[in-house]
Amino acid sequence: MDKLLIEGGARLSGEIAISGAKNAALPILCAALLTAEPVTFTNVPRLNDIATLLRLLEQMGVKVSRDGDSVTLDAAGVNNPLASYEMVKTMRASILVLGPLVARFGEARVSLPGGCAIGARPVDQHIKGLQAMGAEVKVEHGYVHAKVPRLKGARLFTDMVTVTGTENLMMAACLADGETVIENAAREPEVVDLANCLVAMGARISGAGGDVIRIQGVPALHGATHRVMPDRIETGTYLCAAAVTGGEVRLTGTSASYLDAVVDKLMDAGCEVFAERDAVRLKAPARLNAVSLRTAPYPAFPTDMQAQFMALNAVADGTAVIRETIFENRFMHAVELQRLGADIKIDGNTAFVKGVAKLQGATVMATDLRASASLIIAGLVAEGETIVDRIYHLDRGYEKLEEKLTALGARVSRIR
Ligand SMILES: CC(=O)N[C@H]1[C@@H](OP(=O)(O)OP(=O)(O)OC[C@H]2O[C@@H](n3ccc(=O)[nH]c3=O)[C@H](O)[C@@H]2O)O[C@H](CO)[C@@H](O)[C@@H]1O
Ligand SMILES: C=C(OP(=O)(O)O)C(=O)O
Repeated sequence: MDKLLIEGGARLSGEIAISGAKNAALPILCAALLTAEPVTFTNVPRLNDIATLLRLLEQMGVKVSRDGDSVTLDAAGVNNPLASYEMVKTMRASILVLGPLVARFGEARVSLPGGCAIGARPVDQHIKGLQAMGAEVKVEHGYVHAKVPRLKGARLFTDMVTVTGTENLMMAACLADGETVIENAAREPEVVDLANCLVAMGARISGAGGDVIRIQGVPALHGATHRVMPDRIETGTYLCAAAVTGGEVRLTGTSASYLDAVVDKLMDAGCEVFAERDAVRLKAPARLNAVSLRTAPYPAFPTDMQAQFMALNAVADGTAVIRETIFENRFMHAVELQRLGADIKIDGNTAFVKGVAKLQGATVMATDLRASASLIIAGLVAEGETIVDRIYHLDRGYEKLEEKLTALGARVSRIR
């Protein structure tokens, strides 16, 4: 199993390009199932999650061609609307094939994604929405089996804000008979990016980015070309990495506009952040201030940046209070950060992080994607060597991580 070796203490400086967003690319690639015409996507990151999804789509009969960051999908010959446990177990986002398959083929069998390290993550809201649109949905033998001659437009209300739930139902509604209204919709930029792609494919959607999305169903969608938005979480992760090392970096091909809550906290921590046209620049102070935060759905502070800010607070002046309100088990990085010398106390969904003068390198274990990122950030500023074990989590969501960090002056290498 690959590990990452980090020699701490280097100040990050320079410029790197940010990749396309994993969490936008995954639903957008699934949208290709909604049409029999080829769809081309650009700025698709080279990540294990993307490779897994492309394999899953291929198993269903989708023709996949990839050229650099461009992917063309042709779902004309889909003959197997099945997402097996073997594929789904490695990636929860596979549930995003459910809505498009039911909408276009009137039937789908998708393995239940099951729990994962950060929480139980049920898909009851996805199922409830499809049922409200007339689908007969059974959960049996670990599979969601949905069937309907044609989905009907409906008024949908989700019990909580769910990102992939909103995306699944929005895709399903594109081919439904009549109007669907999704209330309490997720407002994440990735939902808007998906809506823009669907509109380019002929869907009639309004309100994406707000909490009520209206979709007028159409009989068929057509081919299109769509560029995936930049990864705001990758952007935020490199900003945190630069911040803890007292560095100065410029991240290109991205925008601060998706990151207001994160940029706000970085500025509270004492960083200067400059929003440029297609880039973000950060200049860190010699010592950071602790910043408290509470995760919540967009536009509030993203749960996917919580772990990285725990690492930042571990070396800041003062005590930060971090509240995680989205996932019930997303503090696993705390124990590993403690191995590096961080002073963190957990009480339920609240972490109290008291900044220390120095972290010390140690061997730590990555438990999930963003936990891995937080350990790397801590390793960059720790004294001596840090080895991060189980970095396959990172390969799910960070393109060319070692290459990008090395370009910024970090001393990191992969041990195979
Ligand atoms: C591929 C992708 O885009 N992943 C992101 C997406 O995950 P994902 O879409 O899975 O997360 P959700 O927004 O659905 O989850 C929010 C909360 O709702 C709960 N819930 C959700 C659906 C449901 O049917 N029932 C239910 O109880 C979840 O357990 C969680 O507590 O949004 C999360 C929250 O911003 C991010 O951390 C993930 O990176
Ligand atoms: C939790 C994440 O991803 P996923 O929903 O794919 O598990 C993430 O991107 O931080």
